[in-house]
Amino acid sequence: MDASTFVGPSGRSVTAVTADEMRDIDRVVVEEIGLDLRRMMEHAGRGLAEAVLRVRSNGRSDVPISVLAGNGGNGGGGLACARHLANRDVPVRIVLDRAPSEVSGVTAEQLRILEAMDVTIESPDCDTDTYTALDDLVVDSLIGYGLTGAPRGAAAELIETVDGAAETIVSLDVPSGTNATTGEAPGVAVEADLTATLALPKTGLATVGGDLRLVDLSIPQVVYDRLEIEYCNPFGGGFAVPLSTR
Ligand SMILES: NC(=O)C1=CN([C@@H]2O[C@H](COP(=O)(O)OP(=O)(O)OC[C@H]3O[C@@H](n4cnc5c(N)ncnc54)[C@H](O)[C@@H]3O)[C@@H](O)[C@H]2O)[C@H](O)CC1
Ligand SMILES: [K+]
Repeated sequence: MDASTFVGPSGRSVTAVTADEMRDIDRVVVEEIGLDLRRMMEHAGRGLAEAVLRVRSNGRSDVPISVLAGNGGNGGGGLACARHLANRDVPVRIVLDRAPSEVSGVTAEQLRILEAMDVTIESPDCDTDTYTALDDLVVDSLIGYGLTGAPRGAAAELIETVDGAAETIVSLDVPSGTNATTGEAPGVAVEADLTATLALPKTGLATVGGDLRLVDLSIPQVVYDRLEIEYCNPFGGGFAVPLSTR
């Protein structure tokens, strides 16, 4: 992928990375720098919430929001976003692709917080009609760069439902069902109006529709230097920037 495909607001090109390169970045950040997943997930959730609130304020500012969440890092970022929305009295509900008891790791920690806040949480064992009646504004945090093969099970069903039902979809990192490296969809995939991608754009986003926003995870320059990835802080004095493609 040509490194100049993505351009920030200053007109400067922003390097795109494959899923494997992003995993390498994550490994160096966590193992060598000590910036752990919990911290990065908080940045992801806040950046996503800020993007969602901008979209909402430009449209129907009273619209309730459904946050679709999977069990991985992508779902965890969506759940952290939901907390910020609920804290601002935005009517928000969580729609999981599995039972709450099957959510694990750091993502389960995010879910426990929402349970303690009494945020509505639905899962495939809910009444089917309720489960699939999504709101007009949907946050898609089902699957990110961890996609393996065509979406299956409840995740696939939710992707199909959201594409037909939602007025506006904001995806985290990549639209669920899209391969972050190639941009190909091996099965159903979310058609996002806006994708809030994390740290660096993923190469596959070059061929994906919708707007693109880059959200800072606070990954230090030294990480990119160690991996010989060209990086010049694209955020300026802020914490998120719009990206265009060329
Ligand atoms: N530093 C960072 O880049 C950070 C990224 N964050 C987000 O985390 C995801 C990557 O997380 P990971 O746990 O590796 O994978 P995913 O969440 O993308 O996916 C795993 C999840 O998806 C399910 N799944 C995979 N393939 C399928 C399929 N074909 N059908 C159904 N379900 C599928 C799998 O079972 C897991 O449940 C990255 O994209 C970012 O969004 C962090 O939030 C912050 C740090
Ligand atoms: K996603």
